Amino acid sequence: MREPHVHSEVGQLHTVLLHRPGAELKRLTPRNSDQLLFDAIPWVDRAQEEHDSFAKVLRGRGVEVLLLHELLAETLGDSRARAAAVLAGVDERAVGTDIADTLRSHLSSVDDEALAEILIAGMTFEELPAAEGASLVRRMHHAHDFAIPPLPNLLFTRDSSMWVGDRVAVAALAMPARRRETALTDLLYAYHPRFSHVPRAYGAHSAPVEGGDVLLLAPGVVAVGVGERTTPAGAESFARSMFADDLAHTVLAVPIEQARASMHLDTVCTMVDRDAVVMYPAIQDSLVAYALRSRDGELTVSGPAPFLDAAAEAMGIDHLRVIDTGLDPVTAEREQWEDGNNTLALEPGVVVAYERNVETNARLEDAGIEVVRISGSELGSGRGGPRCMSCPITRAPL
Ligand SMILES: NC(=O)NCCC[C@H](N)C(=O)O
Repeated sequence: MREPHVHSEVGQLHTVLLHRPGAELKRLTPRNSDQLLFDAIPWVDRAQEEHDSFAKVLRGRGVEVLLLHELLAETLGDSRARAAAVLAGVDERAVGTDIADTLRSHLSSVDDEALAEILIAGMTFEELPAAEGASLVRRMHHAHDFAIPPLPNLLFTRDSSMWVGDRVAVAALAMPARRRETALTDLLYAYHPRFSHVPRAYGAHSAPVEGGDVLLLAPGVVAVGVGERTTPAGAESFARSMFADDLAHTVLAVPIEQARASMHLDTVCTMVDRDAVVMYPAIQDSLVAYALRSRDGELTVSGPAPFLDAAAEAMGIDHLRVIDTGLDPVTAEREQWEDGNNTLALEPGVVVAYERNVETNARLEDAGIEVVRISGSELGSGRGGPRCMSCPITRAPL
């Protein structure tokens, strides 16, 4: 077992955390999918097949794949984790005191695997255990309303935690539909025997920073997208914590459009080689960055400057290459929406990408990048690609 450490986006991938989607996706309906941050209703069996193929591709390249559901069930074997999980799973303000009591005693009585399943897939009012006495809450809620909401976005393990150096940061997630992911991820890193000794970076209860916004451009250089999810306060306090722990010398805060299509920085830009990114062409000339550094313990902010220049300067290279996808604006927009720019590097110059983004993938190959294609027609319905669906835990140093 290799010790966790991640210093870059592209060092050879050794260990990664994925979540195989399950019953939580079966909760999605046309009525709740907007709120649960999905753009379509996935065909769950096919999504699982696609995810299994993704995991197989990674294992085939020698990557150790950890599955969140399994780790969570193992974590719940610790009685402290179990008690915290039961508390975090029940929102008394949402269900009232009586149902909260019923739920807590039910959750405490089921085995570790069943508890993990409920925490991930949620529970509807009709699935609640029977209880004595009158309950307005039970009578007025629809049978299919959620007493414990499901977590379909757990699939996107990139966002709920991120590793920088040998530390893990549990993200403070911005959207209500994802906030409970923080509690589960937090438990996993606090109590799973594999991780309980690991030092933390940043804080799960700080201003919002999501892993999809955090790109480790080079050892010591971190880019943080600021937009729909990560706030300016999140980026600033994340930078302070990076400097305090000596994990970075420069943090680049990168404003991105507050829009669904560009919810995270990694939806428009990911690294494909030591000195190269694939980027949505429409933003290539307009993306800027503020450079944050620490001088004598004081935070300094410079810029904004063009992102590519600021990044190259901080990385100590002449030029950060952008793979020229040369796409017409309509194709570029279509493939960006389908996560064409959201690649996962297996090593420098080798990336996993959705097969459907035919044009972007062809341009990457023209530029000498090896593209390992996976299908994601169902997985992509939550708007996330290979990078969003993976949280690297160990990468080889560059
Ligand atoms: N890093 C990413 O871009 N993750 C994709 C997250 C998709 C999820 N449905 C969300 O809206 O948060």
